[in-house]
Amino acid sequence: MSQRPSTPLLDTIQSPADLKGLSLDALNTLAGELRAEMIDAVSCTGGHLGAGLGVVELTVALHHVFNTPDDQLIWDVGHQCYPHKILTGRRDRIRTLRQGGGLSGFTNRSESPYDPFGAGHSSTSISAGLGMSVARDLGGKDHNVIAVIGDGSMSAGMAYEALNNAGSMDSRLIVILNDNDMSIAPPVGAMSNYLSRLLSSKPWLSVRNLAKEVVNRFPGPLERAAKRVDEYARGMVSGGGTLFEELGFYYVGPIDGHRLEHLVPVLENVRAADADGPVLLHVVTQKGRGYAPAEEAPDKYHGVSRFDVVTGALNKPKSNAPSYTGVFAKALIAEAEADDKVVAITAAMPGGTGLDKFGELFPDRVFDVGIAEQHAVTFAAGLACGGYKPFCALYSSFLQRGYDQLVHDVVLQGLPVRFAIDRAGLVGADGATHHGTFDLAFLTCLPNLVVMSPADEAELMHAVATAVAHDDGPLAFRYPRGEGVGVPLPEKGEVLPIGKGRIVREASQPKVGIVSLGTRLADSLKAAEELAAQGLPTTVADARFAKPFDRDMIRDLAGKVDVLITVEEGSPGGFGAHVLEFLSSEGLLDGGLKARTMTIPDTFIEHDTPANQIEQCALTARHIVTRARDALDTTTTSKPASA
Ligand SMILES: Cc1ncc(C[n+]2csc(CCOP(=O)(O)OP(=O)(O)O)c2C)c(N)n1
Ligand SMILES: CC(=O)[C@@H](O)[C@H](O)COP(=O)(O)O
Ligand SMILES: [Mg+2]
Repeated sequence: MSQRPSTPLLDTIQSPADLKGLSLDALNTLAGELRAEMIDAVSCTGGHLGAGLGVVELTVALHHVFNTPDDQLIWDVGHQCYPHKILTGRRDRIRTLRQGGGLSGFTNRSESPYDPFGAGHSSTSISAGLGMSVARDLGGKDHNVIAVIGDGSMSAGMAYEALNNAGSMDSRLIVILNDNDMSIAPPVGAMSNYLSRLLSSKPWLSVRNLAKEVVNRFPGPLERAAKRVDEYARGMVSGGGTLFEELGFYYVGPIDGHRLEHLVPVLENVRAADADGPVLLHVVTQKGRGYAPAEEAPDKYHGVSRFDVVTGALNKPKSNAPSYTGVFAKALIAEAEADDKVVAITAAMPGGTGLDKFGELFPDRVFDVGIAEQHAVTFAAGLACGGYKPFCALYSSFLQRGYDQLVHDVVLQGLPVRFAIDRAGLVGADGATHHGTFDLAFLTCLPNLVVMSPADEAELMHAVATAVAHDDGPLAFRYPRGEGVGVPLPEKGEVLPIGKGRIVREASQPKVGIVSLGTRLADSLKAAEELAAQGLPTTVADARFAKPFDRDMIRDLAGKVDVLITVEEGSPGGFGAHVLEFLSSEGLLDGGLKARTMTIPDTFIEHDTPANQIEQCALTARHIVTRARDALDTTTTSKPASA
């Protein structure tokens, strides 16, 4: 156990109001203590480390200068909000971060009035902030709205849509661009290159010229009009300014985001300025600031397990089985070695999707498009049009953002894009914003899309091979976060027949049939053993495909059992719903068969360990046994002897 850091000044802070009267020296001391407290807390809980460390001074300055929560402060993504949580009355629970029943790892409206907008997915802050500032104007109020967005998050379409809208409006919105020249991985794209050029071409604002600069930026209404006329006369209005100025923002910066003597006066000026349009303050920070291991390896320390503060060593739980992500990457590499048409796309998650490994071997065949899931999907569609075999590797919850593109640009046109959907199902500590629980529902309703859900890591290899071979339309396969079950892996994946399931445990004269989709198979098999021990012979099928599913197999099983149960780690409206529809439309329920679907319940599941989440969703082997027994106990009509 590490010794808690000494934090005498932080101990006196109950709310941001306590920061108001503090001198710059005191604010600097406070920032040091806040940083130590955050490092210690995350070392106990795990979570997002580097981003929060980079905004310690900015957080202190914002709460010192602005009047939160009346002034609305929005953190994009929300993964950098731990220092904000500590200063806004949640310090006593900071060591419950991301634990069951504890604080969320992101901003959350239901958690605190200091979190005016919930997040988890990136690039929403400018849109939300603009909505809030327009609502303020419409309501005749005059508080400030501040959106803090990172350079990585600035690559997403939503951010540009919001800049485009905000720049043409007169609503006073303060956007702080927190530029640490990092996304999770090094940032990519022309915007990132532009920001680097901007930083190298513009002198940093010094303390002496800060106030002058800001006053120049925000002249009073008359001076403003005169300045505008003058600028037009001199042809300055188009060309010459930063991209943000061209888009209608007042641009201020760049300033050093770790120097409170810079941040405080410039924020005070921005707050006091008489500007009736959006302002963009460009703040330069360092991800992982103040903790050597995180400064040296900002990608590795973006999100961490529990760790030793002194050495920085991460306490990763040991596992004998490989991760699904790792198996996917290996399988795709093997396929790509044999087929030079295989290419891969990631939206700013090269490490998280395993495509970093693919890129080491095939640098010209991997594309990191930045945080831009919508673009990733349509870009893949274009590659498919050009005869390539694109694997679009996205986290399930981030694919939600590319849904129209998936429907309209890929599936409707029958293009052979392969969706490798990682983090499907429950993801644990990231919680409700990051679960991949809706994909089965939103994918299986689409005509002609093949949807696979491998039951273990060997099946995932087969899914990859099947996807490579499936060239006549779109295909998706989903797999969870974390480690596989430890089954032996084949040398190479097998191409599976589309739409065919498999019986993995066959009982003679079964009473119960379990049709498992995906990685609930291991628990389904355990449940079957238990049911058999209780005198209820049970057959277990692995559906393999959610769409098209194996109708013959299910029809056959339905004809043999008293109770048919589908099990999946997905929301209602997915695989089980389609099976039920099939059973009823084929009249297979008319003879007394009891059908039950086991899904994640129709509610958002909060952060916790994956095991607790599965328990909460009643999807363990024990729950499957109970479900089967309950259904049998209410069976009134027995199956005709001929069935
Ligand atoms: C829509 C979406 N795609 C991907 C992610 C995963 N993600 C979380 S933080 C992050 C990097 C954000 O970089 P930046 O905004 O610069 O913040 P920093 O971590 O550098 O402070 C990414 C890719 C996400 N949260 N939301
Ligand atoms: C904030 C964010 O969206 C990512 O950092 C995410 O938490 C990563 O999740 P994994 O740990 O599953 O890669
Ligand atoms: Mg960044």
